[in-house]
Amino acid sequence: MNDPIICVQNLKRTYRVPVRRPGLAGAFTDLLRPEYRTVQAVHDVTFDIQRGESVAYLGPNGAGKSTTVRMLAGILKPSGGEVRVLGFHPHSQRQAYVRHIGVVFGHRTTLWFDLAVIESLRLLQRVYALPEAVFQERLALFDEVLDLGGLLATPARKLSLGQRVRADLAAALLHAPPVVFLDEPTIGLDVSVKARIRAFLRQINRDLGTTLLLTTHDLGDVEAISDRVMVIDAGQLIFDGTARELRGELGQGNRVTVVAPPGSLSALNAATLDLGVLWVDEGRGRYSAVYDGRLVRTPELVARTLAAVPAEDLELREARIEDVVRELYERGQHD
Ligand SMILES: Nc1ncnc2c1ncn2[C@@H]1O[C@H](COP(=O)(O)OP(=O)(O)OP(=O)(O)O)[C@@H](O)[C@H]1O
Repeated sequence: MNDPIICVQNLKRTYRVPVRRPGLAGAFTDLLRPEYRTVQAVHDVTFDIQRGESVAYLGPNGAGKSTTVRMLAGILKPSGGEVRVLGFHPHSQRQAYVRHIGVVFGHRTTLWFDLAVIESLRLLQRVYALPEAVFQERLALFDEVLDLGGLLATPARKLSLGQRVRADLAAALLHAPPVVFLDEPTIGLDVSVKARIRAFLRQINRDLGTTLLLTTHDLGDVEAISDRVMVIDAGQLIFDGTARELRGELGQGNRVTVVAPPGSLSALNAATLDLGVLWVDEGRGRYSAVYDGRLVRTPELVARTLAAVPAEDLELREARIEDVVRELYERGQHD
């Protein structure tokens, strides 16, 4: 698999924002002599995405995720660097380009507000010149996976958030685009709608080979939908790898717990001391140790533990992805 469908090279985007001066006098001065400062939203970002990948784009608030997605979707013009998607320059070739992509914003709808959902879909059918049989087939798929049937006659403005996002997904995917960008598609949704949307996105990625790039704050989305994770902070990419590698990136927080006879603490500590692993007696025959997965090989730790005590049970817990991402952000702030 070496067929980059999305190529981003040294991408930059700045915004010019007016400086607000305090007080009434300040407001007048702002009107007469406006001053601006430059916000560097995306600093210098480079990545490739292969056809068929499903990539989560994470970062704290204000990191530059939406700005990147809007440049990829052709809505915003880069201030520097280059973006190519399916061979298009998204912004300068926007008219031809948008027929080949799908875009979903969790925050706002792309449906016509006053039209019933089915009428919006019919309009899009005409825009994309979809034959009736293909249209009906896709509608049936959306109904099956997104439970869209009951919503079709309702105007977009009357839909709940969860219903609206499901209808938006259908609209974005009606023409079966090979690439779909999603900006916080599960924001504010309840658990069952989230699960449905995650399953749907995973299905189109696996079955149709649709390339996905999604921004999210919900790490459940990452585990359910994406194979690869990119983390951006302060406009720069600080991590690019698999979710598994992300967990291993910091390694801290891996935990081993063992159930063994009372008084096993010293035997456990003696067995793993030279690995730098110290055990804690949690009571009722449970002993646990937290270790750094980069420094200590889990199989060796397990072998030594089992050789040291007659264990009844042994449990391993990898570092939680939430903790790793938080640590990455915190590390970014101190660098
Ligand atoms: N239209 C705009 N005008 C001025 N500044 C903007 C504009 N849009 C974004 N910014 C600024 O650019 C930076 C990056 O914003 P962006 O929305 O891309 O971040 P984000 O990672 O998507 O954040 P969030 O998770 O909060 O949605 C922030 O400092 C933000 O204030």
